[in-house]
Formats: sequence, structure tokens, C-alpha cells
Amino acid sequence: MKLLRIEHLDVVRGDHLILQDVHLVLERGEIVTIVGPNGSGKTTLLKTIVGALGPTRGMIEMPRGLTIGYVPQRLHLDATLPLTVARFMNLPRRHSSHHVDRALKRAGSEGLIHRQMSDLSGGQLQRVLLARAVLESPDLLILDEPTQGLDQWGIADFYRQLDSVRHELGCGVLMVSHELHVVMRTSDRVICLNRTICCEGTPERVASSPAYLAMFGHDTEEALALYRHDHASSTAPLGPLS
Ligand SMILES: Nc1ncnc2c1ncn2[C@@H]1O[C@H](COP(=O)(O)OP(=O)(O)OP(=O)(O)O)[C@@H](O)[C@H]1O
Repeated sequence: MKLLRIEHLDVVRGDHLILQDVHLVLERGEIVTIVGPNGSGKTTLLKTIVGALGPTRGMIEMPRGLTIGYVPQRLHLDATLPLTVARFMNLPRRHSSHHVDRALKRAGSEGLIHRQMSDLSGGQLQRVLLARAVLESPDLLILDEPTQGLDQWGIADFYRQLDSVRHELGCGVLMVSHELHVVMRTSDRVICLNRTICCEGTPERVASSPAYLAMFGHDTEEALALYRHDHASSTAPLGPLS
């Protein structure tokens, strides 16, 4: 079932053409990751999909009643303002404690409910943001660099949790990531964006495409080959990160 269909999308801000003729389709159950250099339009694309920005041209189509969970790139919280995880989960509107508990559990952060948001570690904060995004059991989960600032164990941990959420909800996942090696092993499909989509397909296909190699070099291709080798002899769903 298609969760999202984008055709001929342009986004212009001021005199800046940020996105040009973007086409994208996402099916239920898929994990699709957008990669691209800084300033290539990744956040703009996600914000346009969630409706925070308007398209200048083109079409964004989703099934009627589709629910979206969104983890934004940055969260600006005043560290001097007392705000517990429980209160944060109920912003901007209240949810039943059953739903809050279920979401925290899904995101692997059930022990954090009484903690202050400002006291959370980077990895704990990302899990709480994931919990908030899954509160309403979304059909489509959209995440903008969800593991920014985490160490390699935190990153591996987060992606394991995300995979378990995806299986439990059966949702589609669209995310932006700079962790190319992890992206290549956790995504069903990768989209390489540089104002327009320069290549897309399975991780293997994208990692060896000339457009991707021109942008990111051969490192990921080698890591992917290594991972395939490691994976065959390992039972862990995500091996250690290189
Ligand atoms: N409101 C705006 N007006 C003009 N230009 C903008 C506006 N918002 C974003 N841009 C520009 O659009 C381009 C794409 O920004 P965007 O944040 O989507 O990139 P990104 O790929 O997510 O970058 P990063 O990897 O650094 O997070 C950048 O050059 C940015 O400066």
C-alpha cells in the first residue's frame, strides 16, 4: 500500500530553488533513507511532506486519514525550564497514560518518564523524541537526522529500536541520515538528494552509482561489501559499526 506519492515537487524560498522536480513513492513497511550533502534540501523535503512548508509546484499525495509521526532535526528546549518527560509527552495535547506508557515502551525509554528533559543524555533524548512520534501509532514515521550527535553504540542502538518500532507498527519510515554506513545496512531503499534526486534504489545500487560516488566517494561501497561479509557470519541484526 502506498503511503506517500510525490510528483514534480519544486520548493522555492525567496529566490532560492531548494527542491526541483522531486519524485518519491513510499510503501507501507519500507525504510527509505534520504542522503545528500549539507544544504541539499533534505530537511526542506521532510518539512514539506509534514505540511510545515508549502510546495511551490507539484503534488504530494497521501491516503486520507494517514497519521504521521515526526522527529525534527532540532529540539530547542530552555534548559532552565522544568519539563519532565511525562509533561513533554503531553505537549501540545494530553494523551492517556496508557498511550504515553505504550509509546515510551515502544521506543525503549519506559524508565525515563519522571526524568527532566534537560537531564537526558543524547541517546535518551532521541528515544523520547521517537516515543513522542509514535504516540498515535503512525502509519508513516518521518525522522530528520535522528542520531545526530550520538556515538557509534548510541547510533546502532537507536536503529535497532527503530527497526523494532517499524515491525511492531508496520509503518513506513522516511528519514534523513548522514551515517552513510548505517544507512546502507538498515534501509530498504536509499534516495540521494542534491536539490533533485540524483539516484535511488537499493543500498547496493546507490552505493555503486556514479552520482553517489561523485558525492561521497568509495568508502560506503567498501563498508557495505565488508558488512555483507560480516553479516553472513553473524546472528546480530546490526553488526558493530565501523
Ligand atoms: N526559508 C529559506 N529561505 C531561503 N533559503 C532557505 C530557506 N530554508 C532553507 N534554505 C536553504 O535551502 C537549502 C537547503 O536547506 P535544508 O535545510 O533543506 O538542507 P539539508 O540538506 O537538510 O542540510 P543539512 O544536511 O545541513 O541539514 C540551504 O541552502 C538553505 O540555506
